[in-house]
Amino acid sequence: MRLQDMLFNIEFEILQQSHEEEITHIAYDSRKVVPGSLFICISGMETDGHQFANEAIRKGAIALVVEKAVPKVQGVTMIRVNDSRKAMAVIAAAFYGNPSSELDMIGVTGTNGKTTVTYMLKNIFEQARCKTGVIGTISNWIGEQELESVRTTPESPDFQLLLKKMVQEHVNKCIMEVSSHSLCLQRVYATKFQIGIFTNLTEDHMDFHPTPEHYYQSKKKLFHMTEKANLINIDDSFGWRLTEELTHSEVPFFTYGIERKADLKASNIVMDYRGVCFEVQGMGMNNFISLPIAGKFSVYNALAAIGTARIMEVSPKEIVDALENMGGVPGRFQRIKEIAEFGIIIDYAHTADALMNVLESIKGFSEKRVITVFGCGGDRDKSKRPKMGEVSGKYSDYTIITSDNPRSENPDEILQSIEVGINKVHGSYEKIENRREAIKRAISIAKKGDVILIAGKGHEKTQTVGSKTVSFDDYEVALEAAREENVL
Ligand SMILES: CC(=O)N[C@H]1[C@@H](OP(=O)(O)OP(=O)(O)OC[C@H]2O[C@@H](n3ccc(=O)[nH]c3=O)[C@H](O)[C@@H]2O)O[C@H](CO)[C@@H](O)[C@@H]1O[C@H](C)C(=O)N[C@@H](C)C(=O)N[C@H](CCC(=O)O)C(=O)O
Ligand SMILES: Nc1ncnc2c1ncn2[C@@H]1O[C@H](COP(=O)(O)OP(=O)(O)OP(=O)(O)O)[C@@H](O)[C@H]1O
Ligand SMILES: N[C@H](CCC[C@H](N)C(=O)O)C(=O)O
Ligand SMILES: [Mg+2]
Repeated sequence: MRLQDMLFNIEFEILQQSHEEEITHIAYDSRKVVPGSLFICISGMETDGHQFANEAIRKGAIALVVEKAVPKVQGVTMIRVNDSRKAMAVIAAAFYGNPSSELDMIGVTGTNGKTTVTYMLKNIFEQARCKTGVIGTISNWIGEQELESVRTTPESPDFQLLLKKMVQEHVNKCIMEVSSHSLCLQRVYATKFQIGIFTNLTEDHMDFHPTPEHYYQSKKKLFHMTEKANLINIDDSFGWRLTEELTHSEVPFFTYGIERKADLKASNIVMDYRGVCFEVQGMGMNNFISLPIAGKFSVYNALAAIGTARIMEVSPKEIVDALENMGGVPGRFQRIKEIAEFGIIIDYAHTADALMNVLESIKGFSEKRVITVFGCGGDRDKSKRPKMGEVSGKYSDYTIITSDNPRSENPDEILQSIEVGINKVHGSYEKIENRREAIKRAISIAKKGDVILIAGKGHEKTQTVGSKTVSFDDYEVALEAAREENVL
């Protein structure tokens, strides 16, 4: 395919043209260039992709997309565009045959709940005998085939290639998490969505977004990319605002909630540590559901999944059957069932709001103390550290502050900023930087009837300290510690 023919609706200027026109691969990273590649130069936040153009050419790139002319390169086509990332998304969609137009694309955005909603929808659509694809934080799925996920929402060439594979494998519904980074960095530009889901918006990623408003505006983009309908959590204040701003949109929206008037509403909620039961009404539903995933927030996630399935005309019976029989989502309110003496829950809460929701739910059923073990990731939003400390100090009886993925940061400094929050509310705590030791300590002090929450890493199988990534799985580490303490 000729490069010029892939640049639909993109203004461009041909700076130089070579006779070699058959692009066989798209690369945005010089380290991944193979002969026949188009290399797209991205001006990033860490480095400038234009610097790697020569390396890419040495490796066999035959064309460049640039935002500024790269001097002294010969024998390759060079095309200038205003925004390389946008052009890359358009090129990738064209190169892989616009796969999104052959799939029912469902995009889920929001601070918390995206992964859970996609897993619920996977179960529902499979119950309705649709071949399903999933793109998100834990793994990508093409039907039964599980593929490794590097990012919640992949960069556009990786994303479009994945969609093409789904089309080839006769997938019919693609359910994907659409992160705010991806909307901001044009990873899903040039993609057609049927349905957009808004779960909620609380504070996160303030290292990337200059303001909460910028975070909201990034998420909002998804709701202008949909063709069939949008589905919005009306109990969330940003969700409420979104409904007001979409009033005149050509694409209809539906609302869900527990507190406010909504198209799809849950009531009579009863919870324990095994799950949550509720009644659901609206959008053709009038059912009682017993969901084997605990927490009030799970009701919101279920409503998002139910509303989407109804828009896609799945029957209420299939929806109820799928939700009632689903296994949990890895690392999301996951109980270690092997331990009977006290409760241990592994959860991916890595924002103050998520931690508060999980702890509130645990408080609702725990008989005795709640002991929380958590830390915060390095090279990520620093402002959430004291806030998470405050929440843990307030809602737990005892906290063990530890490391999450410190990455390039000094672990002790991360722990100290969490401590500031706990001290603000006079919470009881200790600090144990080593996560394995922290989990062991929690298990050694737990008594009958207590609940230990191990938060922040959920399904993750590794821990990154400095530049080293080692195997680490909260679930396995907790089991090992329980064995040592003779409580297994
Ligand atoms: C903040 C963010 O998303 N940054 C992403 C972004 O980085 P960037 O724009 O700063 O790029 P850069 O590192 O400066 O590099 C510029 C260009 O030079 C290229 N390069 C660089 C080095 C080299 O030797 N050769 C080369 O060609 C790079 O491939 C890139 O094209 O583009 C890079 C290339 O795709 C990504 O690797 C990088 O993801 C970083 C590593 C990341 O951690 N992202 C996370 C925060 C993220 O995206 N998270 C979201 C949401 C998570 C959630 O809450 O669920 C996600 O969707 O996963
Ligand atoms: N609807 C919800 N409202 C508030 N908190 C939630 C909700 N659903 C899940 N959580 C909390 O957020 C954590 C992450 O959930 P999930 O992985 O489904 O969200 P996500 O949006 O995919 O997160 P990420 O942005 O990290 O991919 C859960 O472990 C739980 O603590
Ligand atoms: N998707 C989130 C996950 C955070 C999980 C936490 N364990 C961490 O490593 O910070 C992020 O990249 O910000
Ligand atoms: Mg996720």
